[in-house]
This record gives sequence, structure tokens and C-alpha cells, in this order.
Amino acid sequence: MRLILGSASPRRKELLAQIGITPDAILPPDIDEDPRKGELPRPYAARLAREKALAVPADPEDLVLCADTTVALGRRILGKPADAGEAAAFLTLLGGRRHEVITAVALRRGDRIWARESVSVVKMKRLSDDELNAYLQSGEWQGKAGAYGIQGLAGAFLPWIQGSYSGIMGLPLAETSTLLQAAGWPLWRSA
Ligand SMILES: Cc1cn([C@H]2C[C@H](O)[C@@H](COP(=O)(O)OP(=O)(O)OP(=O)(O)O)O2)c(=O)[nH]c1=O
Repeated sequence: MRLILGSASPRRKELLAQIGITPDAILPPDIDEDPRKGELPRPYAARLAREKALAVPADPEDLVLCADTTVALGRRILGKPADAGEAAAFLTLLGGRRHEVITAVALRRGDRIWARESVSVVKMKRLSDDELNAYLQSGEWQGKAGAYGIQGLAGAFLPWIQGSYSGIMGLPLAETSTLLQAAGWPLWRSA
């Protein structure tokens, strides 16, 4: 049984390494990430994680692990910003309030899918012009849902979280290890 990480995200690889897992292969999926009309953030993240898992080619006995991280401001989905202008708009919207970070995980073997979602609440301080400009300059907003990464400079903007740090970063480790065990991956027996 091989474990395939279906993700281009370096964070997901790092987080798996944190619990001692090195995937046998990394095969990033290529799917349409546009939300459907009126789609809410949590079902959207869950749908994308499943679609990613289905889009990765694998042998019938292989495990395919995929995830999707979405930032939700109420009913609004904030995905990966297209450019610095959109990143600035997202960070301005998020500043001074609480938002949710949803990471849905899907694990597939053949036709079977095991799935879980992790929902965290994050408070971001209102950013000064200097803070916003420095962050935009850093480029750390690129490729990240909601235009920030808790694990980098933006940690300085987040005074409070409730939920899962690894989930906010892109792969909730408790849920992921539960799924891997459910699917028969010898997580605590491999040493
Ligand atoms: C909120 C937040 C998101 N992120 C990242 C995790 C994800 O990589 C990214 C959300 O985009 P995703 O679409 O979930 O993932 P991805 O496009 O990076 O990779 P793939 O679809 O191939 O798995 O945002 C952080 O790194 N830190 C954070 O604090």
C-alpha cells in the first residue's frame, strides 16, 4: 500500500513529516476551484477535498490524501488571492474581526473515501498601513487562502485562535491521522 500526497502545498508535506510520515509520491491534483453559485464555505471545502482525491491517479490499493483550506468570512469564501491587490482587500476585510478557517481532508482508496473537516476560528488584528505594506512586500500571501499564513510573519497579526493550528496551516493532524488509521495505514506501527 503506497501513500500518495495529492497536494502541491509544501505545508502539507511538512505537516505530514511532523508526524513521521513521508509519502511515497506527491501528485498535485488539477481541478477547477471556482465555488458554485451560493455555495457555503464548509461544503465548498469538503467538495474540493473530495474532488482533489478523485483527480489524483492511483492504483486500487494506494491511499490518496488530499485537503482543501478555505477562509470564511461569514458566508463569504476567501480563496487564494489572484494578486497583491486582492491580497490587500482580503487582509483589510479580515483585520479587526474573527473569521473561520476550514480545512477539509479526503483520503481515498479505490472507490472508498474517508473524509473529515476541521473548523477553526482566528482573530486577526486590524493592520496598520506599515504592517499591510510590509506583508504585501514579503510575498507570503501568495498561494494561501485568505492571503495569509499563520506559520510566517502573519503570526504577528493573530492574537487568538480556537481550533487546530495544523488545520489552519493546511492539514489538521489529528483528523488526518484518524483517517489514515481508519483506512488501515500503519501509522503507529511503522517505526
Ligand atoms: C490560512 C492559511 C492557509 N495556508 C495555505 C494552505 C494551503 O496550501 C493554501 C490553501 O490552498 P489549497 O487550495 O487548500 O491548497 P494548495 O492550492 O496550496 O495545494 P493543493 O490544492 O495542491 O493541495 O493556503 C497556509 O499555509 N497558512 C494559513 O494560515
